[in-house]
Amino acid sequence: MECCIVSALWYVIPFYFLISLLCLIFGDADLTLQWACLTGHRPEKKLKGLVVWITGASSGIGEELAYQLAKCGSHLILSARREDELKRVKRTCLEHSEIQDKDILVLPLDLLERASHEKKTQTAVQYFGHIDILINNGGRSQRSLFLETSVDVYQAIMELNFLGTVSLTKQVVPHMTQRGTGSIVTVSSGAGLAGLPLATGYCASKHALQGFFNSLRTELADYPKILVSTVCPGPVQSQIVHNAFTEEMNKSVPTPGDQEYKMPTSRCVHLTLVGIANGVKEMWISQQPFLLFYYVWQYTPTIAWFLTNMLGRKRVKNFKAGMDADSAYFTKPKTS
Ligand SMILES: NC(=O)c1ccc[n+]([C@@H]2O[C@H](COP(=O)([O-])OP(=O)(O)OC[C@H]3O[C@@H](n4cnc5c(N)ncnc54)[C@H](O)[C@@H]3O)[C@@H](O)[C@H]2O)c1
Repeated sequence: MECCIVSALWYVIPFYFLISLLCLIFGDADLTLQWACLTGHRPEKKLKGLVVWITGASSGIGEELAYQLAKCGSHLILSARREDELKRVKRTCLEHSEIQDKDILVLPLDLLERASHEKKTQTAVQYFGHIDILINNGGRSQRSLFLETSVDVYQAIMELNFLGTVSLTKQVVPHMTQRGTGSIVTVSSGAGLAGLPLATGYCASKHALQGFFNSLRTELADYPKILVSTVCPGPVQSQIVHNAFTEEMNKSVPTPGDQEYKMPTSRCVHLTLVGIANGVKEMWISQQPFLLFYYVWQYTPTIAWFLTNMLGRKRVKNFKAGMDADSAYFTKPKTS
């Protein structure tokens, strides 16, 4: 009997490693998330009827989260600064799903206005009675060299991406601990796992979020039904480059470049919702070679530093030449 088990393991273990390796090389998510996709709960079953608050819901990933969650039958609180854009997103949600007007609350919110977050949270809780999931998605990236970037820009990035997120989370978590259930999901980034030239401040803000939420998760260990999850996407189609900070406040990116080579927003959001539905605590979502790159950063940092220097030099060189830094990583640089 023992002999049979040992010989079976001889076949099972290499098979398991082979499958993992193939998923790792050809997949667009980390192995835990891919496993959840194959065998886990469907978002439309798990998220139906839940109250989900999305920040940064007026464009990109946040807007797509609203559409897919509406199709799942979730009840939504849509927040960003521009009310007209949020109303547009609400209308589209209603046109393409079965939820009703009363199931979506448009709640304009500026992450930088921290003094308003308590009142906004009260409004959301009064409207729906509770909040099941907070998706901290609002944020801005950066395209500028450290040597040319004003410290004001670093302050603004941390105020928005880090402190704005912490401030809203601080208002929402007490409602969840009181009920003993809920999810705090934060859209971090691959830049929260790895270094990224031209984005020193953005990287710092996302690393800060990773550290913050990894620590908060442990502080909330006495609440096993509260999920604290971070989402780390690689490049995804959105307005992120158009809206990025540059070396000076109020100066926009001169050559945002073509976004089409990036992961479709719908795929990133689908994987995120699978992760939420299955309680995945950290999700890596990216096309190759970026996904492999995150594994290298996690497990063999010395090799990662070497690779980052190699690719980063090219990125910085292209940026200095006035070309789009993103699309110039592996392909011929595009200037339009
Ligand atoms: N697109 C990518 O390649 C990518 C990759 C990794 C992580 N992310 C993260 O995804 C999140 C969403 O970005 P996106 O790619 O959809 O970009 P986007 O620019 O299309 O959307 C950003 C959203 O944040 C909102 N926002 C900005 N400043 C705000 C403020 N002061 N108060 C409230 N809302 C504010 C915007 O209005 C918008 O709705 C960000 O946190 C970003 O860092 C994006």
